[in-house]
Amino acid sequence: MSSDEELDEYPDGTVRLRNPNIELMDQDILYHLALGSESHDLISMFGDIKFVCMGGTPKRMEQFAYYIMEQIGHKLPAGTTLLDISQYSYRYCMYKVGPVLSISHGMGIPSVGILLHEVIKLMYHARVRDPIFFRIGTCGGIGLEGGTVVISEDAVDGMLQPFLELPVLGKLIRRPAKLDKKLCRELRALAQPDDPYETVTGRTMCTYDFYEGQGRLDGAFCDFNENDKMEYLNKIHKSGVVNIEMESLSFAALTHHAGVKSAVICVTLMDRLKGDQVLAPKEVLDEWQQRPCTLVSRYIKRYLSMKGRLSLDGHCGSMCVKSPRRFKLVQQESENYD
Ligand SMILES: O=P(O)(O)O[C@@H]1C[C@H](O)[C@@H](CO)O1
Ligand SMILES: O=c1cc[nH]c(=O)[nH]1
Repeated sequence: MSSDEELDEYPDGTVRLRNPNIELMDQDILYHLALGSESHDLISMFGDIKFVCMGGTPKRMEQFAYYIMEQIGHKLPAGTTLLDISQYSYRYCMYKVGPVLSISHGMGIPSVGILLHEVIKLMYHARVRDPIFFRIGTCGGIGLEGGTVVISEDAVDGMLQPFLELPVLGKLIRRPAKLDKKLCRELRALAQPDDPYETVTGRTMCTYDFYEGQGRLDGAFCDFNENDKMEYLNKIHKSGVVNIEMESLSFAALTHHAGVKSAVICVTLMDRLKGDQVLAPKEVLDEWQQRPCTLVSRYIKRYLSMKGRLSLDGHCGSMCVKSPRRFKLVQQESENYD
């Protein structure tokens, strides 16, 4: 068995860490989440998590938290609102809605990578079983019009390499950027014929830059021309790339390395074969960004209803009823940060 195929979780489904140092430490401070294994009761706070949803901006992920709350019928105790659990990290936002975590990851591989280290450790400390991670993002389409939903089959870097390369102790390590194929198919099957937009699957290119790295002519610097750009975009399109964004490589590589199932669902903001600038009006962009959220919500609702945790009227039963324990936790969470 290669190290890549080793058992990545304990038999009960809890996340296994590929780092023997963590369990020898007195405490583990998840610095960028403003949480710690000793300062917080991570099992009570997060032990019931099943879905971890991430996206670039704090606003999108706050809106997703309220949206999924309504979709699964999660009720907050009277007089309380959703709390940004990581607000005092001043880095990422994090909301918990029953079995769903909604977290912003910022822009680019370094930002999402740091977050994934800490969220994967959070899953471990909280003894979460078989979590599923989603990235809900935006991207540029290749041969796809704006507003198209793309579910990534796999991720490649700007050189079309299917792995994340990271210098560690002066050596380049490579981690395969693999996404869960079955999850990708299941998500595709949840697209509905009457959705007023297309939902497709394909290869996603992940770059280290929005401008030169994605072959844009409109950055502060540009050392190539329109022909060079089109030649490159046509070449990557031929190799199966249907969209370009900036986090999928790390998201796929780190979740795969942790043995966590994951999927990347992005909406295209424009067809890069037709232009570089984001020209759609703000209201249109807002509506487009809702589309990957709708697909992920359908998946979560289907999962919860199959597990008998969502009644037909959409209400989430066992995890979300007014529980005195949960109420205490909401209070505790607020108190921790007062
Ligand atoms: O999830 P988001 O919308 O942040 O994803 C893409 C990739 C970069 O982070 C950003 C560039 O505009 O959008
Ligand atoms: O073109 C785009 C649009 C959104 N995000 C990207 O990384 N690229």
